[in-house]
Amino acid sequence: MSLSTMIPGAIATPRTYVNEVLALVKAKNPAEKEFHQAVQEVLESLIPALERHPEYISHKILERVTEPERLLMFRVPWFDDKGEIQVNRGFRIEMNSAIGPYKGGLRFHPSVNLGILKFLAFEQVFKNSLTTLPMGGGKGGSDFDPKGKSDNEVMRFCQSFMTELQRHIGPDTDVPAGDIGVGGREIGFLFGQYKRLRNEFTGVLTGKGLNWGGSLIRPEATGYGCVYFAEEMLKTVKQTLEGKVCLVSGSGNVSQYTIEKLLDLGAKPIACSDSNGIIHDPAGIDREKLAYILDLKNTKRGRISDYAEKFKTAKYIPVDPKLDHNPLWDIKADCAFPSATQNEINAKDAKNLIKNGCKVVSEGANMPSTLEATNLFLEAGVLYGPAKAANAGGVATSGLEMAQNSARLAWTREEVDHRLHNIMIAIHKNCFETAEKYGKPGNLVVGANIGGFLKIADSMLDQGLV
Ligand SMILES: NC(=O)C1=CN([C@@H]2O[C@H](COP(=O)(O)OP(=O)(O)OC[C@H]3O[C@@H](n4cnc5c(N)ncnc54)[C@H](OP(=O)(O)O)[C@@H]3O)[C@@H](O)[C@H]2O)C=CC1
Ligand SMILES: O=C(O)CCC(=O)C(=O)O
Repeated sequence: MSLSTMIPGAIATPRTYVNEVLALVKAKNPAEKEFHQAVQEVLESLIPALERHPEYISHKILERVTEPERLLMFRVPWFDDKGEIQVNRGFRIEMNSAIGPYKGGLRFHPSVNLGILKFLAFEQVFKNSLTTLPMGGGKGGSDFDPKGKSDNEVMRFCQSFMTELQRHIGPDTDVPAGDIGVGGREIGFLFGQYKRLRNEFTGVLTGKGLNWGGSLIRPEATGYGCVYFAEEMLKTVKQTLEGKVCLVSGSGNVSQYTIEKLLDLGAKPIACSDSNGIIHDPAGIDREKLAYILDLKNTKRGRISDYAEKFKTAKYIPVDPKLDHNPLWDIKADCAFPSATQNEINAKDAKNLIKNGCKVVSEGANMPSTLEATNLFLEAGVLYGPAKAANAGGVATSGLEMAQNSARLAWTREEVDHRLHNIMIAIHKNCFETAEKYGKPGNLVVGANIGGFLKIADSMLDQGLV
């Protein structure tokens, strides 16, 4: 007997079903507002798919995809440089393994909590599905703040974090990587401790160093991919990035390689930021200035305000917490690449971007636009690349790192970049065609959510009640 013949009872309409599941998610996960937001955006855009597939309703697929398969929360004690004990909280959300081992980054930032990681893990499930590669979705991290800590403190924290996490992960089970506050240094310390405790050298993490199993292009991949996605969106209106003036928020991993690829394609990035402020450089951030940012952020671990001291063409705008908008998004530009954090573009920011003639928004960060901002972009006909599609190049290249590790070989830079580029083209095509097929032409939010969801839902149906 197939599972579908085992399900009794009447089936709710798609709209009623979505409302019921949303209410359930809010009731079961109170105070997790970012998780509610991510779930609402996805579920509401799935209605056209539910209309064609009532079996997803009768099999309670939405109740199941919004509930993590496993949720780990643990104590992370460590000694600081003064010999004092510090205690942080560690998390890993193993959200969905329908199409492969859990895969997704680790975030170390004081704002980290369960709701933020659940939104990230939920988004990751559909993003990973879009990559065309066999990866489930997960996310993890800690409220530990690497900023201002010595290398030794970061190492002791990472070793303590991995001492617990290693019980739950493995190259065929759950493969973490970096995210905010977790770069090459942290992945190194985490990998070293995993290897020590497990006595095995496997591809249990991605974003590894090139000498010990890392893939060329992984550091560049999220930023490059986000620009490739913007290029694909522009192709649909027969335009290119050549000469386009661009805003990039953040100045970390994703921002740095977004700026690099924009320069490769002849665009003109004129602004970036960190959590303290913005630099606006109307003369353009060229390769020399980008090299300065990389050294400032990755080696000196300094603040972006130093850029305006060094380059007199730039103005520094400190963050003003009293403002109801971000002045970065009020700078006149053709394209915006939000690459810092969630909800960094609110409705007022979206209105400012639209008013100033911005025609492209390609999201490097996860969920950088509020629901209101997203709807404003869609209504205004902005070429809007939602995060789970536009920034999927990072995790896709992690998938390529896993493939190289399994095969015990290493591809060239050109090979990996070529595969990344083709994956981004395929993701855009999938989103674009799915949006058309489900009656929402040009709406890549609908395209990405339905495109990512169908593979997950069908795999869950194939695997019985999981
Ligand atoms: N790394 C990856 O491969 C991927 C990352 N992403 C997403 O991209 C975004 C950036 O990640 P990544 O570049 O790796 O992280 P990094 O830690 O390398 O850089 C983060 C940047 O964003 C700024 N930032 C972080 N939090 C805030 C905040 N609350 N307000 C203002 N600015 C903030 C940081 O400023 P400061 O230094 O002052 O904190 C820094 O400039 C995140 O949303 C992440 O989830 C998505 C896909 C893959
Ligand atoms: O490379 C990975 O596994 C994780 C990337 C990530 O965290 C993300 O896509 O948000």
